[in-house]
Amino acid sequence: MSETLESTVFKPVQELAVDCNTPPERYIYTCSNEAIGVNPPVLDIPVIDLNSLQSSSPSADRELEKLRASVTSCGCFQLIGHGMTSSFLDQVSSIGRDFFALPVKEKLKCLRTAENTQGYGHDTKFSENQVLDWTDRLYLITSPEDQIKFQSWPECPESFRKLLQEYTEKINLLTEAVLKVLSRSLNLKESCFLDQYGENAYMVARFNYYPPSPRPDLTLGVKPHADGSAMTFLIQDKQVEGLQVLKDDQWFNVPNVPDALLVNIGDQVEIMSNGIYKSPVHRVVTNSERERITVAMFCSPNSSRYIEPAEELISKRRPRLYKKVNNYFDMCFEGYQHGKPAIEAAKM
Ligand SMILES: O=C(O)CCC(=O)C(=O)O
Ligand SMILES: [Fe+2]
Repeated sequence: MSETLESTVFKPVQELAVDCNTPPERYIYTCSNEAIGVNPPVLDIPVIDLNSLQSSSPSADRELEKLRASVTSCGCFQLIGHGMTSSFLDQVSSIGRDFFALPVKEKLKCLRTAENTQGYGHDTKFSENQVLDWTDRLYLITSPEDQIKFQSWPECPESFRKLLQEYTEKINLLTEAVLKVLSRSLNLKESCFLDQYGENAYMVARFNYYPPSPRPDLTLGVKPHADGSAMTFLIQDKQVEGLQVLKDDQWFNVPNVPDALLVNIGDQVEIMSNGIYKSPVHRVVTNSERERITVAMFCSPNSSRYIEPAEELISKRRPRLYKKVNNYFDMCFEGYQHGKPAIEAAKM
């Protein structure tokens, strides 16, 4: 599709949501037998303190055990002690909030196209019968440097570029720290996962805007999926919840924990851990009252790097479950739109 055609047909969900009583058919989620929108139980996700994990006190071992239990049971955890102040995280959320509050004409300057998938828009359309998410996004590669396309980055708010680059650096360091503790939590050498992850990480920031939906029982902010990253760091909306995680075939609400970053294990850590840690299936539900804005940072190894299950985690009792893969994050996209788990393709 040409750039001009894409921009003439693009209608932000933010605009659709105004004065709309019934969502257009393409946004109606029909792939599930269970009702959306009923109030599910709250998931008890442990809060993990990175400072404590990195200390040499006896509490570090307890924290490590808590991390292992948390990732094993739900594939995610709430991270505190990550070194970022709450005011800094608020500023990162705010640049997203300020962007989505701009007039449409201004946002369209960052519109993604068929040739450049970075920027403002919604689901890439692969087929006519694909159900669309009730959300608009701003999707930007922030690392490695040679893949950044600043022409897709908003000029407004003015602080956007500096803040997102600062956040990228901090999250990059945090990813390294978390990969080390994840390795330790499986009794591996601290550098085990990090050596595979390598340098020049592939990092993607996704600012998600979920407008109120006229029919939260029929629409989803994000369809069920597992993240294709190694790890995803999510700054939740402080006021409005909506994220749900599937555990034991049941959906659970993910609560907001002040100042915590929600860390989701992605498929690539699942692969490196030979399936001991699993990337959780999650989705986002909508509500009819309030908009919701979140910031997801997807962290993956550079696309040229191959990853595979750590040797130490393969045994007669636990055979190797996944192939050696590279460029996994990009591979996942089409599968997601059709509800096909990408991890299946990586299995032996
Ligand atoms: O907005 C959220 O709460 C989660 C978004 C998400 O799962 C994603 O962007 O992959
Ligand atoms: Fe996700």
